[in-house]
Amino acid sequence: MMVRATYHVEAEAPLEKVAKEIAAEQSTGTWTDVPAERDVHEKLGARVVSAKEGTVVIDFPAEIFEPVNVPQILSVVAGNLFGLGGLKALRLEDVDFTPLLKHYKGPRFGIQDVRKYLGVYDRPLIGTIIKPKVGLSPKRTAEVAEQAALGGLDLIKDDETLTDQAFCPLEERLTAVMDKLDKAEAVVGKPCLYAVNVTAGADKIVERAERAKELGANMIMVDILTAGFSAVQAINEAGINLPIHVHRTMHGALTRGAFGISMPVIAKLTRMVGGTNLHIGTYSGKMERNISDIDRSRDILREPWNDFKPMFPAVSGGIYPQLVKANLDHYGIDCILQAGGGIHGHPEGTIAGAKAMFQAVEAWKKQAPLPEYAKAHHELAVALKKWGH
Ligand SMILES: O=C(O)[C@@](O)(COP(=O)(O)O)[C@H](O)[C@H](O)COP(=O)(O)O
Ligand SMILES: [Mg+2]
Repeated sequence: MMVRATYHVEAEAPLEKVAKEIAAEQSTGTWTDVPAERDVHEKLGARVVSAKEGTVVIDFPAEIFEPVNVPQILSVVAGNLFGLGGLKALRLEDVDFTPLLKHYKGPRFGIQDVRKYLGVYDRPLIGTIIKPKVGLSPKRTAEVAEQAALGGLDLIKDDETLTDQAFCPLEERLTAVMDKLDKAEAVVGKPCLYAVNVTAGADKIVERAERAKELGANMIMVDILTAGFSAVQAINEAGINLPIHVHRTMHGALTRGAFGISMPVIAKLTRMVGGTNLHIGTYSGKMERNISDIDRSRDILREPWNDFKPMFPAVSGGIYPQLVKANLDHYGIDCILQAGGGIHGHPEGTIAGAKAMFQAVEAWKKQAPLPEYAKAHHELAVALKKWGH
């Protein structure tokens, strides 16, 4: 069985020649022939399937991989090749992991599990990010979270840079937030998820996730590219049994340039190691976008694949009520609309900001033009006045 990798390649030399160099470098070869290589090439040598019009397809024998070792898998399909001379561009566009999938369990919690926990079935989830992203005390963080939950939101997450800093210790923050969410649930009649960011070094991350579980967390968050895919895998293998919100901070260094790894590949690996939600970009928002990569990543997270549970795409980055339609027209309801500034920046505060997002979703469901719908919905009208339409 072969693991097939597809690359976009631009080089000075003929593509066929460059493809052979990449296949050699990433399997059993190097820049010159080594006699002993002939003995292992037959079994482990990568083969160039095709090299034309900037696309290089290479088959790697499944035996070259340690199946459950994502760091090793990446070292093969996305390792030294990026450093080879004479290249103008090299991007790993796709990998067919089929021969390795039997070694992965995928998400422990998928779209339906999260919907069941929240009791929300007929609309997108609406979430927020604690803002300002860092600097608040545990007490202030919990107050912001309480407002968000009283606004009816489904998910509150720490920001990607907030972990266990001295100004906001994780355990104190988590306990304070969960206490406020319990109180808010009594008022609004539905639970709210809090994705506490347990991102830490390899020596600590599983222990930190276990501690979060002990303290009553109902979701955890991991910055998968800075912590590593295997961190999410280890948390799931440890049986902590919590849904995992996956942030992709640092992705731009990989996904945006001439040299890198596409977001669809990152989405596949995230579903394999067991994320529940993953940031994959917006069709309209503050971040740069590659529409075809968002389309592919969206489908990779949600469509049937190896009996893995489907994941929620997190639609985040400069989201506010006016951008709801532009995103839901492409995502439909199986996504999480996440707004930080777009909720906490509402002139009348977090609860009003949350309500304005709900009103924008209702308008989308009713296909009502936003300015029209705002005439009967105050919070939305205020948002339109502040951020324009
Ligand atoms: O820090 C931020 O910018 C956010 O919290 C959004 O805040 P706002 O809602 O205030 O913009 C998220 O980290 C980005 O969405 C990440 O980008 P992506 O989702 O593209 O990975
Ligand atoms: Mg953020």
